[in-house]
Amino acid sequence: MEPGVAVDVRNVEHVYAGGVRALAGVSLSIEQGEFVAIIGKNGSGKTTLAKHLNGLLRPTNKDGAVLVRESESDTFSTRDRPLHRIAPVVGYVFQNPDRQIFHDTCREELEYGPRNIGIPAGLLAERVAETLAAVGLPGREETNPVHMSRGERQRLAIAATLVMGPQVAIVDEPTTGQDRHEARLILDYLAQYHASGRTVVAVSHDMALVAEYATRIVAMREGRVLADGPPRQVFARPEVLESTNIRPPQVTVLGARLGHPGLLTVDEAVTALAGGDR
Ligand SMILES: Nc1ncnc2c1ncn2[C@@H]1O[C@H](COP(=O)(O)OP(=O)(O)OP(=O)(O)O)[C@@H](O)[C@H]1O
Repeated sequence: MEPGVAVDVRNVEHVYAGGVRALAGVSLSIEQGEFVAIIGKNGSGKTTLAKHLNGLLRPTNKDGAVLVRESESDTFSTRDRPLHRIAPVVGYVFQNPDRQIFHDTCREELEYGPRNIGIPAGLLAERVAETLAAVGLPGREETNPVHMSRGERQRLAIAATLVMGPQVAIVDEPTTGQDRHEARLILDYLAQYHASGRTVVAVSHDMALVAEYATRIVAMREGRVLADGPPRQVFARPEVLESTNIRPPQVTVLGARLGHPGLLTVDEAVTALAGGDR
């Protein structure tokens, strides 16, 4: 694996029981410190690819492999590691926060992962308090997640994964179903995590995430990578716009955010698009 690569996906195929071929040979290298957005139509294989990055799924072809960097000198294949030993290196946040929230208080939810990887009990309270504050839930240690809004639970789920400090954070549709204010809080937290030197990979249709935060876009179609590169370059390709869920007003927003000349300003575009960011 080349130095600086965080996750290396090599010719990965995935055929689900039942025969759906969700990935048809995907290869890509994710560099340390990138903020990657995976985009594409429903069913194009985004979530399946994301789940391969931390071993939730494993390649169904013999020569497919996903290699992960653990330290400067050590790498491992997701085939050779149990999930609980991959999670502290590559964290995964499910699209639906309720799939991963199990405890009766935010404190227990956030303590669970760090405790499992041996973070000393004496450091837990401080780490939990800091993480809750970072996601905009300060002082909510004893709140039961069932009494929180969907947006708050989404932030809690993200926090419960990132509190372990994984080098790579995978987030599946982090802002789906959130209002603009909630979405912005989530994006700001991911941006802050990214700014601390970590790698973030998000499956997303959210234009703010895709155009403002991502440093790289991977566009999927029918289980393959259709385009891969900096946002400006990827969105200059008409086939990417045609084969993703991006609609014409969003193209305007993208153009403005990416600084294409002769288009609306960001504010004009956002106003024109109000409520239609998906
Ligand atoms: N557990 C499963 N069992 C069988 N088929 C599955 C399973 N999960 C996904 N698929 C199929 O695999 C293909 C790719 O699905 P995937 O969820 O990876 O796509 P996606 O691009 O993330 O879609 P979406 O945007 O709807 O989440 C689809 O045809 C889907 O129906």
